[in-house]
Amino acid sequence: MTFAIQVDHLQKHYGEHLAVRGISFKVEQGSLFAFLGANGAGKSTTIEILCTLLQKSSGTVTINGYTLDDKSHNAKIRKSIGVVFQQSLLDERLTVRENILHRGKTYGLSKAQLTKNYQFVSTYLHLDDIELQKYGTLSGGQKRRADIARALIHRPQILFLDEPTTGLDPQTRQFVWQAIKQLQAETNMTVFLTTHYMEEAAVAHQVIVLKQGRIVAEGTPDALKTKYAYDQMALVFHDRSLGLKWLKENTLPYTEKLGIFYVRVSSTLTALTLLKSAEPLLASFEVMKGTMDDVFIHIMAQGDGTNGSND
Ligand SMILES: Nc1ncnc2c1ncn2[C@@H]1O[C@H](COP(=O)(O)OP(=O)(O)OP(=O)(O)O)[C@@H](O)[C@H]1O
Repeated sequence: MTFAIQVDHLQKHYGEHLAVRGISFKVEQGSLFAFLGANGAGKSTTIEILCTLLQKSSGTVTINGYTLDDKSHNAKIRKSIGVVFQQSLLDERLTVRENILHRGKTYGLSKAQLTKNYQFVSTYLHLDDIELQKYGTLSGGQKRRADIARALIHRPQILFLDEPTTGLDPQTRQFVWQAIKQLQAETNMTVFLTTHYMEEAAVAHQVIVLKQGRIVAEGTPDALKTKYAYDQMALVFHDRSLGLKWLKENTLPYTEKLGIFYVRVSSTLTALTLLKSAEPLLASFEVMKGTMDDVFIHIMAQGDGTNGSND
């Protein structure tokens, strides 16, 4: 297995404040990696360190085989990664095409290579309809497409995306997301993502959850769902008292909100058996699968446990 990113006991102090507390993790080459955490958990600090924009306090970081902090390596790291930050870096007065080509030149690409790469990013990000428009006049979603294209013009091995879809409408989010997924799958590029949208993390190969500078959970979305989320039935009974009797008979703990009874179940198959038994009493029902939202909420509600990979 080849790792695009290896982080070992990374720490970052801001004066007295320890923002990143000795985290260790590895990101497999070609994977989609989701780095989650509440506000202030240390995500941006970590990303900025990995992208050579911020000095770490201690620990070791290897990106695409280059060790961070080695002067000659830092330049190579920068050439091998693309970064999309929450704030754009593009010039409002230039067109999308001018902006992206200008960025490509700063990487020292030849004219032929630049033309080829531009064609590549333009196809993935569907730039045809906006490439001659000034960046400053684009909508939020169009700007994001251009930002991602800018980050890809030198064909990096790793793409860092810091909340790439924040503020976009659901349709545009889906579009941007599809482009990222397609790129990742077709080019074997590693994608390192932070997001506050848990359904985006659900398609990642690996997820890490950071809390107050520590890793508090990690694994595949499925493994995390199995550990931290649960399936639920929402039941509405024709007759409340008969419903309560049935719940008691089956020793099912429940919560009730506005006449709807919520019952945790170990699997959807268990739900099916219970629903069959309750069928004559039910006015309506819903079975809800555990989600990454549940995972996040559960982990955030827990104390400050660690997974052992932190100092
Ligand atoms: N330049 C700085 N000086 C001092 N403290 C800082 C600095 N930058 C960040 N911090 C602190 O470090 C901690 C981690 O911040 P960071 O921005 O990395 O969190 P985050 O997980 O990216 O949050 P968000 O989701 O809100 O972007 C926070 O407590 C923050 O206040």
